[in-house]
Amino acid sequence: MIFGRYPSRDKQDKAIAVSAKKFRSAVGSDTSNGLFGNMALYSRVSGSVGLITLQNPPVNALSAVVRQSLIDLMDRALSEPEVKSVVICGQNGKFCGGADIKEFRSDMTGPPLVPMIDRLELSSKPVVAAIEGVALGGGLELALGCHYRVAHSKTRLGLPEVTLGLLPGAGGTQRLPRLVGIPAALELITTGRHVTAAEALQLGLVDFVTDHNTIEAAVKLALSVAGKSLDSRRISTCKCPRPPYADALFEEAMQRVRRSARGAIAPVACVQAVHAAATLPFARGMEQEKQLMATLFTSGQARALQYQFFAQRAVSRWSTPSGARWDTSKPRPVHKVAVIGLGTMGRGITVALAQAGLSVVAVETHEKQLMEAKRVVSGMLERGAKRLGAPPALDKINYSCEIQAVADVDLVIEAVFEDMVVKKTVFRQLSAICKPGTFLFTNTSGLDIDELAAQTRNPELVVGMHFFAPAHVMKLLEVVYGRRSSSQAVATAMKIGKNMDKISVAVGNCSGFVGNRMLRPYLDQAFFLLEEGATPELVDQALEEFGFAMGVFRMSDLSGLDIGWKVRKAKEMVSKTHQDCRYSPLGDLLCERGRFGQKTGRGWYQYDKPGGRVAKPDPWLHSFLEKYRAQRGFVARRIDHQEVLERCLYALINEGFRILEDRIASGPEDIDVIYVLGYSWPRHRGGPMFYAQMVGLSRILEKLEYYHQLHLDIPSLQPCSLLRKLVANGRPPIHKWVEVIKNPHSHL
Ligand SMILES: CCCCCCCC(=O)CC(=O)SCCNC(=O)CCNC(=O)[C@H](O)C(C)(C)COP(=O)(O)OP(=O)(O)OC[C@H]1O[C@@H](n2cnc3c(N)ncnc32)[C@H](O)[C@@H]1OP(=O)(O)O
Ligand SMILES: NC(=O)C1=CN([C@@H]2O[C@H](COP(=O)(O)OP(=O)(O)OC[C@H]3O[C@@H](n4cnc5c(N)ncnc54)[C@H](O)[C@@H]3O)[C@@H](O)[C@H]2O)C=CC1
Repeated sequence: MIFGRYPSRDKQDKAIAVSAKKFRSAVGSDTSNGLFGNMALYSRVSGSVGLITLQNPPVNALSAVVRQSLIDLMDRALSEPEVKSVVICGQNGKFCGGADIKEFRSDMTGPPLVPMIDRLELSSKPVVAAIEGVALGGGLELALGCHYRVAHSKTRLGLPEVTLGLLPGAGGTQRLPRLVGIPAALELITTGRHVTAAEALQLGLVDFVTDHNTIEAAVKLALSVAGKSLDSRRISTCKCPRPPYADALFEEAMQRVRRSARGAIAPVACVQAVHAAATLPFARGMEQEKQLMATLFTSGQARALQYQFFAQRAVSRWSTPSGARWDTSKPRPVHKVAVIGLGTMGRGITVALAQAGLSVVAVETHEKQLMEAKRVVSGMLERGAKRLGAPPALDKINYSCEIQAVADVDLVIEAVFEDMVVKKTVFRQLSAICKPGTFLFTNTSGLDIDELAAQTRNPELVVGMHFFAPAHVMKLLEVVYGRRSSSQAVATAMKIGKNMDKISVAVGNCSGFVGNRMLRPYLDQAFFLLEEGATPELVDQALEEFGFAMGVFRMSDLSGLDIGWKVRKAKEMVSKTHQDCRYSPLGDLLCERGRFGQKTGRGWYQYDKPGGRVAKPDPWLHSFLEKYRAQRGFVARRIDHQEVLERCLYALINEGFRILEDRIASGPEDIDVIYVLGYSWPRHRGGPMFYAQMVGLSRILEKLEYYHQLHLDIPSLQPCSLLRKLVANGRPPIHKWVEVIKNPHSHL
């Protein structure tokens, strides 16, 4: 056992012995009606320790029944004269994942958390939290109400409520600063970051850390503190340590969250709540916490963030229109993987695979590229290992210029140029070289998976595995099943994604899949707006104020205009005459002038040098746009932010409805997870489809109809028939859309 420092405390508290009866009446509980089942277990250990075990799998969330059971069992422990101290732990090695988030969607019933924790703290018998696995949100707040905290060394602790659009509303904003100080509390509460047990010990958040049996350690502690004064152990009675530079600290924290929150309200409320802890007595601070929480709790942002939380978990329960499903498809074990092509993506994929513990054969065409890739991959692995404090997985990778080196791998991920001819050649080679049964996956960002599968002897083994750059960092993976992909191949891709700590979304095969397909109409609208009178600055500002990390033009400069140009040239969009359908050549014209974005120091903006990062408005671009408009008969008009948002976002959403209608995505959650994790859609807006629901489907339909009438040559503005059906069906809530998709005549 490692002994931690005890935080200093004021000895001013008035310990109040709470009888069992008082405890029960204080939280307003009444178990006599037998409404509540038992979701916590009571036992007596070592003669005088009452052990309460939370039992609510999978994470022992504090549901109404758990809260009630906890109150009942505390009552019991307080009423038994033999019991001198209490230990609270969680079943199955998990202390507690916090309040039950599912309950937030309905009217909250059962005893509230705040008085329950307050009274726990006031208990006359010492209460020790035995923390294993996780202590998050309300779970950590419960532990903060205990008098001692013992944690297993592998535990993660944190107050992640801000990520759900909330603040730690069960006293967390008031107790944590009192225990660990304002700077640490501000950081933990505004970011929701989890800390390890070691860091928790250093902060004073836990009293002891053990590598052994946590409950045994907690019981031992409980025995040793029985009968001792609890005066200094009740956090609510401590004074919040206030450093002399506190005002500057809060000012700086507020500026930081406003900058990074991109319009999210919860981080701001978190700073305000911690400020209350620093300036007000506990009871008044709690009042402030309650008020701030009340505003957040009913906000659209909280709904959006909680929807996104569940959506990210729901996508793992994938299904395909052909009936393949996550629960009936078994992945095949994979030990050795090959990556073909070690450019931008192949390098990141190699790193992600090696970090997941897989053996990798990394293949390039020429020695020079291979050595350069090896140097970069090794650097990435070393930096990652340094961050994690683990050895770099350098020995997991074998480099080769020979494609024959992949003969014995279980799975290949192809990441060569986005060129169908090159990719087809590679797939034919792989099909000939690899051992039978080898999965052949491609990282194409939008080419036809079926066309590639057709090059192989076993098309059922071919699946798209679309990573996002940088591949070792980005959480998202689109797993693209083709017409003939087997359910085992899809299940294996999903499993490999999980092993790499990605969130994988299974989607159907079409040009651009889900993410890039929806991006097309969004980008088109941005170009059209420039033609009609907007500037890149105006469009970007509207999108950034909406919450995107970067507007479309700043993003285009960052990723390089030449990438899209190459794709458009390959699709012959650049050379084609576009008669019925509007096409803006603005991006092509910039590329023809060598303006590829940041890499050339010029794009939609200007930069001080090639590779420069600070975008400045470019007078050349403005006069170029003026000449362009004059030559092509566009009359510049005033465009406001609202039009930018409606044109760009509603066109993207409309494509999302088409994707649902085509069954390329199996539900709106899939699209929303892809957009939040892969395209920096502001998380507090839930995702494009959730946002559509928030705006109102009728309004989206009405606006699309309006803009389509004005621009009949832009087919992407024509409202999708699914959107019309949903409106005709009485605008059902988002979780019921799938019923309308599956049964278009449904009246729900
Ligand atoms: C005015 C009203 C006043 C109200 C006062 C409220 C005061 C508060 O302070 C509010 C809170 O506590 S909010 C909750 C804070 N806790 C969290 O954010 C932790 C969320 N969970 C996790 O991070 C991971 O699940 C975790 C790290 C725990 C486990 O990760 P795993 O990767 O092992 O497992 P997952 O796949 O994430 O989860 C397994 C299943 O459990 C569900 N779940 C997780 N946490 C939950 C929670 N807190 N409540 C309800 N369900 C929860 C999760 O959804 C998943 O189930 P499925 O969705 O069916 O797959
Ligand atoms: N760059 C990005 O942001 C993203 C790219 N992708 C896709 O990933 C794939 C690769 O893209 P990047 O890495 O950006 O391209 P890149 O041009 O940076 O790298 C491609 C690499 O493949 C190598 N290569 C070409 N033919 C080969 C062969 N026959 N055998 C072995 N190596 C070969 C090239 O030498 C080059 O190093 C493309 O399909 C692209 O659409 C997908 C998601 C994002």
